[in-house]
Amino acid sequence: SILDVPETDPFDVARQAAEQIAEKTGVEKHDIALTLGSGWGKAADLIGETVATIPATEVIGFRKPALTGHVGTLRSIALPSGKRALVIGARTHFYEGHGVRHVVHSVRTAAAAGASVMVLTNGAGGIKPHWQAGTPVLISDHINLTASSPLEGATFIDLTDLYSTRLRELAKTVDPSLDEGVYVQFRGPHYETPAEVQFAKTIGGHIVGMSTALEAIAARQAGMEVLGLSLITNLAAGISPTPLSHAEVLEAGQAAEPVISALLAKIVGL
Ligand SMILES: Nc1nc2[nH]c(I)nc2c(=O)[nH]1
Repeated sequence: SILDVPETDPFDVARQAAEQIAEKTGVEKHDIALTLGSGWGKAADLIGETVATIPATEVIGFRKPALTGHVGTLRSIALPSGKRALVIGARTHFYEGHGVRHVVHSVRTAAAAGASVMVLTNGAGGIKPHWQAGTPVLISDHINLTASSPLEGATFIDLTDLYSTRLRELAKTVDPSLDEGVYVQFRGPHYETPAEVQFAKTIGGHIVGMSTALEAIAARQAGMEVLGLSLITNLAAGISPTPLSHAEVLEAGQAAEPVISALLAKIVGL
């Protein structure tokens, strides 16, 4: 795709994508953008009224996920506050091997569409043993083990308070019981070995996943405020003596969906 051409400026492609979104949705500016990872999909229906839904493949720079084949969508939602939300249902994972520009294109597009807040959600493995499957956790910081960056050239940007303290405090006014954790992004697509989970724990990680960190860096580069939330769908490898069955993981995730989607809707509505 056009993003694979080295001379292409990814920010130009993001601007073109934002123009196409404005044209196709009829919404000139979006104030907040959300990427809904596994378990968070229902939030889109709860945060407000969907004004338009467009197939992501109709917008420049978005890819059709080869393996799953399902075309992701981009949804424009009118929030009760009058603000506009752009829900990105077309996340590209780093492990798909299309390069980091594709991983962060949706974030850059959201910024070009006007969004000043980027909500990044995901399904992940938990290292804290008391986190049951189905627990939502605020991301307080990340450790990027992908050995990659979305930044190109001498773009030295500061990442302190990357996961906005203000937005985390706001989230806690909705649910004071929300815990926090440091998210570790592995390349994947394999899950971690028990030894790798212990390594992640030793270096200060609490959550293991395969997304989010690269997207958050790009969001900061675009000047957006970031809120990150993980749904702990399973205890990371080796943490639980009796590993959850896949069925239990799916069940826990499905049971949590309405709860965490309502939580996210309340936070977005603030
Ligand atoms: N890396 C990693 N990603 C995940 N995504 C989900 I859902 N569970 C996991 C996990 O245990 N490890």
